[in-house]
Amino acid sequence: MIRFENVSKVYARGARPALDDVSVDVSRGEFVFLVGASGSGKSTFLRLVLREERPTGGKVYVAGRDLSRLSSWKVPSLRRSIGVVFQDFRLLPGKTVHENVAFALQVIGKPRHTIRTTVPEVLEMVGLDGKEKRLPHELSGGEQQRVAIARAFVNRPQILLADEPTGNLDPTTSLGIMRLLDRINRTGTTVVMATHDDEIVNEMRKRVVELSTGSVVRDEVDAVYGERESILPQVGQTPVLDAPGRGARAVQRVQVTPEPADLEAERAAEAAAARTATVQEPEREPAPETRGSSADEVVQQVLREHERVRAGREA
Ligand SMILES: Nc1ncnc2c1ncn2[C@@H]1O[C@H](COP(=O)(O)OP(=O)(O)OP(=O)(O)O)[C@@H](O)[C@H]1O
Repeated sequence: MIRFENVSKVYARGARPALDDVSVDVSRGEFVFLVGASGSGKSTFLRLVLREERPTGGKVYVAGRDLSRLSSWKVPSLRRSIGVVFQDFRLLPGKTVHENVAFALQVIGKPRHTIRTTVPEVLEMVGLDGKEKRLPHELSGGEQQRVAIARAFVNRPQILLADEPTGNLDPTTSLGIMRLLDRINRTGTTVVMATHDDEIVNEMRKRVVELSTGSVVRDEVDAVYGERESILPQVGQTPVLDAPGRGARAVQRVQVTPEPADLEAERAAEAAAARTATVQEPEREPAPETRGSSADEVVQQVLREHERVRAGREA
């Protein structure tokens, strides 16, 4: 589903590569944690998948498409097949929960009746039924992240990329978010999550790809956060699942299902940890020419426009 073949990325001439000869193969339906110290190249990896950046060497394939050969006009379609979730949620603060999620379908031109049926389904799935009319600032941090996940997932993307999705959340709330991502993964969506959160990685026991100064130093299934014994599978090979002698442990998938007591604790923690990591409401609806772009692109455009207007006012 995602294949990096000897990918390098150098941002500026003479700078150290952000990615250096990286080869990774993520199969359809896999869940992969991308770990590594700050600056090791995790976000660069995700940006290359979205073709927000282009490699300086090597090839990136997404869903069978060679991104170096993808025409610019096909990039929105690529991005529509990829949901993205960020640490800072990026919700539109003047829109309700329902409207934030519906927005993702509106911008890709889905008919109103589809939106009317799909949005409540996905809000129920993420555990937000009953909160459709709330504004983001009336939600806890965990709930805001659920809205962001619902928005990323409502179009049923083949791939979900998550960049530090638990970075602003306490451990209990984070676990709830991970359960949700695990559930989404079990619907067949490939999930790649960049994280520093060792507790989460240790709890979930998924495949871990570790980057260090732009190189893959570990690629291991059923793994914990900080081990370095490794096998590095070649491109085209999936990691060996059950060859302890080669460094990979047998796969023992932890089924992360919500326990009622956990859910209660999670809700209490979420309520206590209400955060407002949102930006101000954009003043205008997205321009018609943005139709056809992915929801994430349009959200970014709208938020950037707002920032521009606000900066202008403050100047
Ligand atoms: N747009 C850019 N221009 C120049 N250098 C960049 C750019 N983006 C990232 N880099 C550099 O590339 C390297 C990898 O950065 P990247 O953001 O991919 O790391 P990361 O692992 O995601 O870090 P963090 O965990 O702090 O988000 C760093 O040295 C960073 O300074």
